[in-house]
Amino acid sequence: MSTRKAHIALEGKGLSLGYVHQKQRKEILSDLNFQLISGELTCLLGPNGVGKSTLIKAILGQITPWKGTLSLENQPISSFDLKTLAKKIAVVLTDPVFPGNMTVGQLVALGRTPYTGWSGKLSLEDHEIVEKALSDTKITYLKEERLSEISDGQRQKAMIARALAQDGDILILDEPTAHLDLVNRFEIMTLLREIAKNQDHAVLVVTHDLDIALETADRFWLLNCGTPLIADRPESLILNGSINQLLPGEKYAFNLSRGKVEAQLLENQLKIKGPKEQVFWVEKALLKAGISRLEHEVSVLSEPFTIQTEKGNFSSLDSFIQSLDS
Ligand SMILES: Nc1ncnc2c1ncn2[C@@H]1O[C@H](COP(=O)(O)OP(=O)(O)OP(=O)(O)O)[C@@H](O)[C@H]1O
Repeated sequence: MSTRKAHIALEGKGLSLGYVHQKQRKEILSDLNFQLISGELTCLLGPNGVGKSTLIKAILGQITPWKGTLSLENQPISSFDLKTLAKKIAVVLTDPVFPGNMTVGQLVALGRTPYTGWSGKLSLEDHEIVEKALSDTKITYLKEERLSEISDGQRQKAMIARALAQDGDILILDEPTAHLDLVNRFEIMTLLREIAKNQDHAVLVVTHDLDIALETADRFWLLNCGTPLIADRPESLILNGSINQLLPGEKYAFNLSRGKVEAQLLENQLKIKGPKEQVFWVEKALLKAGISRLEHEVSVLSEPFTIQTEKGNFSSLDSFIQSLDS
């Protein structure tokens, strides 16, 4: 267990955020309260357009809150100049644009810009920090590779290494797992978790990847239209049902026992007997095929897989579902 004491790295109180467009004020988020804690991986989740990027812009000083306070180390964020802010908060945005012929090593070295200035001349200490960032993200072997010649997952790790080289206490990432395959999505989120734990950073990740966020995050921030931001452990949000705020309407709900979002079977008229797991997957296939009602009870056997029905036995879901159509 860590002996380091967690502290509030960033705090928002009564924040109201919005844009002015053609002299019209458009409020996006109001009365927002949150605390970003060091040593934790926090995931910010919410539907498209709710204002996640707007909140990130405010944290980065790109837009000024209309109301409320945003503070870093207990001081208003507006009291920090941009260079100091860049040493404290490192950001990885969704679609970064860097020249393809830049090497991974050069990209990571860019993280030292707030310290070196635009001359980019690295001191011995800067070189050591770059090497450590490459090694912490497990991409030292890619140092001389060009960005255009590595995979999306490797490029994302290089972007995280660049942010680490910035050596701030806070790391903010906007959808770092977008475009990645399942294994890379897990790897990136696990890496971010390790960074939060091992380096005592406060890591905030904007994501739509609920499954992986559930596996890795210490805390969720749920944003929804017209309701206050809810911050808690993911497990608490599941247990008290708040997680369903992400799924308005009755069509989908979080299945407590399976730990994932599923289409709701509002009224189960599928009469299926058999082992729980087998029944679950047969039900799922039937619902996907638009079948929510069976005339007669059926039984599922697991070894060998068989569906026993009035019309006979079926050894595959395909043949069973076809028999229902005929
Ligand atoms: N520069 C801008 N000027 C005016 N309105 C804006 C501006 N940027 C964003 N908005 C509006 O603010 C709202 C929130 O947008 P934002 O990008 O913060 O949402 P989001 O939660 O990050 O969405 P997504 O999950 O799709 O990335 C949207 O209605 C959007 O149209």
